[in-house]
Amino acid sequence: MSTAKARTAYAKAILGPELHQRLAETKVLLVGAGGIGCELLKNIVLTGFGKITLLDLDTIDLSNLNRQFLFRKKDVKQSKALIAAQTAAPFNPNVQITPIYGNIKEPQYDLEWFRQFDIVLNALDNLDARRHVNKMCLASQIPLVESGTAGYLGQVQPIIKDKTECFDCVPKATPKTFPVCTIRSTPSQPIHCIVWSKSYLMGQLFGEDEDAVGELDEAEKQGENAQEIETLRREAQAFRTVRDALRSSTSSDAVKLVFQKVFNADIRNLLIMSDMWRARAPPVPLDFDAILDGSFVLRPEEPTVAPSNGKTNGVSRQANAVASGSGSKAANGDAGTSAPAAGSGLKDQKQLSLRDSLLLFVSSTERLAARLQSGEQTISFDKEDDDALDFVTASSNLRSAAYGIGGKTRWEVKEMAGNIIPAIATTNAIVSGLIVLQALQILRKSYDQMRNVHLQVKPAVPLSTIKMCPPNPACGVCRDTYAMVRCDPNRALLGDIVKGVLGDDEREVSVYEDKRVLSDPDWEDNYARTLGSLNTRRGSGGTISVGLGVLPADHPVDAPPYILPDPLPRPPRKVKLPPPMPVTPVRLSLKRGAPDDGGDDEIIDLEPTPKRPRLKTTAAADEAIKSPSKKRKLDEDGLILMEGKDDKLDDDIIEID
Ligand SMILES: Nc1ncnc2c1ncn2[C@@H]1O[C@H](COP(=O)(O)OP(=O)(O)OP(=O)(O)O)[C@@H](O)[C@H]1O
Ligand SMILES: [Zn+2]
Repeated sequence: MSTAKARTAYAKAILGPELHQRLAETKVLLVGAGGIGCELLKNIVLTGFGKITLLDLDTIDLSNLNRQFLFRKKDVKQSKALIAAQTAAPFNPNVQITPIYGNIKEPQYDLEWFRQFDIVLNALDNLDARRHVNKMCLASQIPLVESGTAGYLGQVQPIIKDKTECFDCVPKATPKTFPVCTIRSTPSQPIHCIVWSKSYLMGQLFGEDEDAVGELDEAEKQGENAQEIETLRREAQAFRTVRDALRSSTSSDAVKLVFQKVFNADIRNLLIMSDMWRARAPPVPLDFDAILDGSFVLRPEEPTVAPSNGKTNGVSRQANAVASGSGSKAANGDAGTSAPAAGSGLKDQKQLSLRDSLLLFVSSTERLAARLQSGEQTISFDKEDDDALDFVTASSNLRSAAYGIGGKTRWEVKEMAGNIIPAIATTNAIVSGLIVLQALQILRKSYDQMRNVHLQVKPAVPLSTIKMCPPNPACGVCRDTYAMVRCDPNRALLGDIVKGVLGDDEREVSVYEDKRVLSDPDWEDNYARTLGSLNTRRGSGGTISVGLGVLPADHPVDAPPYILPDPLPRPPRKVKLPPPMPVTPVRLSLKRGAPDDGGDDEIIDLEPTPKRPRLKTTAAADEAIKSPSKKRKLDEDGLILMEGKDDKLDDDIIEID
């Protein structure tokens, strides 16, 4: 028996002939052909899924090859979807893989397109795309298995409209942010200097010219504090001067100008504000020539210790200022030597002395300036751009030194600036296996067997499973009603669609496309306009989300230029929200070897986390509650949609997306 045949025989024996046969006909959409996607494609091909559409927007990068094993060096720069499909197809002679090199958010991948699939599997790496697929699957009523990994952690979540929580039912942690003044004036950790360098300094020097001077002139006319404006104007003008210098031909002088402004003049200006430095150590202005010739003394009175881990208090904070690790000489600027500092070896992992940082600053600024001079309009931080990474490494280390903060190697800066959590192939492999198991439960319709599965760093219990939670009644995504209207946008009028969808419901509504307001009860001017002239897009669409699709080819020309959903959608029922409960820490009450998992020792089965009490809908609740969509809109936009005696607008938003 050929290997492929043997595999098929095994898969059939495990799945049973009926499910095995069904898999061959199951149409699956796999979104993402990266770390999880490659593993998952291999798994579903080998399990016997017969009709696979694989979509990814990216091309293969050299750095993908260590874990995205369907790709080889020769494939670099080619479409991930295409190459993954080519490599995996021979694993099963009966599989048909349709690769698509595209972004899942493009309008042609609309509700109708999603509806061709029986199941969707997400192997994505960003919240935006994951949220989009979540919404499209809810709107098209297609089951989704959502997944993600971060280092050794992983998660798999089956999502079925009205049966389970959706991806957005539980709010996601937002990325860490820092107060502006910490970044601009009072950094105390390496990350503050890295963020300053990549998000502020790079933008000021190499980003768009924001005409700050013009804005300040305007602000002065409006009567803003003249002294403050004068300070800001001087700062903006100084940046303008160095920006211009970097774009002229004498870039080595320009680099010194930049250094002088950023690491000397700006710090001197800050020191004038003595109040700021009562409770914290003041920064030290750096001296370009003295660092180069070895005469620069950063903090003469301080003892010297080994490079830090970035801790910022007490003596160690001060002494770590230079981050060079080469003794007292280094502590005073690594005087006069260009030899690699301690910890040398791989360039990326070398601890940089103050002088190393200065030399790197000079060379990287020169390289970036040369790019501007040869026509690049703007350059922003990209962890894969060596010039930009060198610049951020050098300038953040110089700033850290000035503020008495431990330095970081180029490698560490890349991780921190790129928000990189190392991708672990094994985690991707485990999660991909779990995705298939959950997909099989969905296809078997064994809904009570579905689980949210977490991969965790607990050697004794690497996997935990959580029983499915019902949807969060306050979720602004899955509690919406979704409908699809097929139409000819060049003939269909907004008003006809809105009135058509509402049917004999006379309520007043607001209409949005994403965040764009198309109409509200006091402003219906657009009702007489065609959707085409309003530039509405195909796709999914608050309360009633209307997805626009294309008319069928055989739609009679004399019929209305749209087909309304049948039955017409009804706005979701309102629920009374309980007062917010403290969020229960995840998995406090572990219960070993749950019976329905066959007592598997390694797997813990948990009751759904009691994040909030569930409520029955009551008539009285109608009064009190804002619709989830409306709440979300208000949260997002800070907009009040309508206020009146009766606040009739509860639930009355139509969103066209
Ligand atoms: N909107 C989108 N449409 C289609 N594919 C997407 C979209 N957003 C992300 N992807 C794809 O999802 C995949 C996620 O895979 P993964 O997390 O391994 O990322 P990667 O870019 O390959 O690796 P890394 O980020 O670690 O360098 C990527 O191949 C990426 O191109
Ligand atoms: Zn939800």
